[in-house]
Amino acid sequence: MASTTPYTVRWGIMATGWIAETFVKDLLNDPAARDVHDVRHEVAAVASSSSKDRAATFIKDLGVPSTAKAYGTYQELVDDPDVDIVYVATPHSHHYQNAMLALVAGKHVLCEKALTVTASQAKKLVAMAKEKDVFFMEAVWTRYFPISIKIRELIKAGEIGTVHRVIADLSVNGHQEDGKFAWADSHRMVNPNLAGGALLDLGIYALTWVFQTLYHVQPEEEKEAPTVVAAVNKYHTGADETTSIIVQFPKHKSQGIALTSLVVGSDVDGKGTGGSAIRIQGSAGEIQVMGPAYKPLAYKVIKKDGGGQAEVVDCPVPKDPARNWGQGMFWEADECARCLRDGKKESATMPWGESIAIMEVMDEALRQGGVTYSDLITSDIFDAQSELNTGNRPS
Ligand SMILES: NC(=O)C1=CN([C@@H]2O[C@H](COP(=O)(O)OP(=O)(O)OC[C@H]3O[C@@H](n4cnc5c(N)ncnc54)[C@H](OP(=O)(O)O)[C@@H]3O)[C@@H](O)[C@H]2O)C=CC1
Ligand SMILES: O=C1OC[C@@H](O)[C@H](O)[C@H]1O
Repeated sequence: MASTTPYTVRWGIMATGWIAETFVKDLLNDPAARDVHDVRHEVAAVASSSSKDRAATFIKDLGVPSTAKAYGTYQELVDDPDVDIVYVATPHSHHYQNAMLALVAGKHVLCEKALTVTASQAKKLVAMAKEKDVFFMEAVWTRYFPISIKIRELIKAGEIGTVHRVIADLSVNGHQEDGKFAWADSHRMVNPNLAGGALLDLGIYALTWVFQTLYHVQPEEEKEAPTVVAAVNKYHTGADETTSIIVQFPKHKSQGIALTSLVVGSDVDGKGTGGSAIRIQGSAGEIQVMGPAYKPLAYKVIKKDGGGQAEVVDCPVPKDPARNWGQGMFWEADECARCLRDGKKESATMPWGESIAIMEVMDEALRQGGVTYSDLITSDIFDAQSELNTGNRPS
């Protein structure tokens, strides 16, 4: 008889910024509120490279049970035997060194997107996960939304025929009413020292839609590496401001158009008036996805012979009523828990090879656009004592 006791995974949280906070709030939700009963989550420890006090404040402010340990270094977190899996929530500039720190210590790792700054770094992380025989996954939460699963199923079932073209945009207009730009030059969104720029932060979601609808759904033996043509406008910091990529899969006669920008928005007025930013176009119809590319909330299937009818299917993210909270990051956390429970090292929904393939597209697009980052953050030589691991802040 199957066990009725949920499998518990003990998380170690690396960094205390915005996404660490959002993710932990999702971990604290009751899984039953999203009808999940086979896994559950505990926060075992939180580490801040700023100070132990910062980690302790994070634990207290978020209402994490006080049994969670607070650390003032990332090294202490990865050395903690009570931590099963480390969630890397630092800027992308730091992901390679931070994720490697955890993998080398033998920890399972969930690492925020973009996985790394370069494809070469991503390959080295995968190699280390294999060597240490641990679980490793890029935290592309969108892929685990039930709506993403449903859309992949619709495509595989041939609901819109053969998919030939996907247009996906995730752009955020940084111009504010007060005339200031949303991000100071030191902010990770535009600061090259923190691997800033539209592509690695936002464009990766446009590419996620291109890949999960044109590449992921293909049988393994039919998957092909795409060709890439990109145009990049740079921000004055040197980071990419607007990047447009055509990803072509020649054998499949399909193309993905991935768009991203920091100066115009995909959702012009924030109310969806501009229509869908994701269009999956097939020989027999089209699927349009509504909501931001990272958090899809509704879709509609428009059939070529549908007579002008297309029902919008809403897919809201369930909240835990006791906490009035639910962002949707819990679904990727549940996937990690199930993989650990089942002894899997890789998630079938975000496979290592696909993370690397996407990093290769981004490498190539940035190369074509002439965007470069420093040796410190592009190096694929691991250094436990790198300032990226110890917390000294590059300006
Ligand atoms: N999945 C999603 O929806 C989202 C994912 N992200 C991803 O999460 C990552 C972090 O983004 P976000 O939380 O917004 O970033 P924040 O700037 O809010 O937080 C980053 C944290 O990383 C740590 N850190 C270590 N070194 C530095 C440094 N030199 N400069 C700044 N922070 C440093 C800090 O924590 P400490 O001092 O405690 O060590 C800091 O709080 C990015 O890779 C981003 O792409 C971001 C937003 C949404
Ligand atoms: O991953 C993300 O999704 C939401 C965006 O606002 C954020 O900049 C990005 O990092």
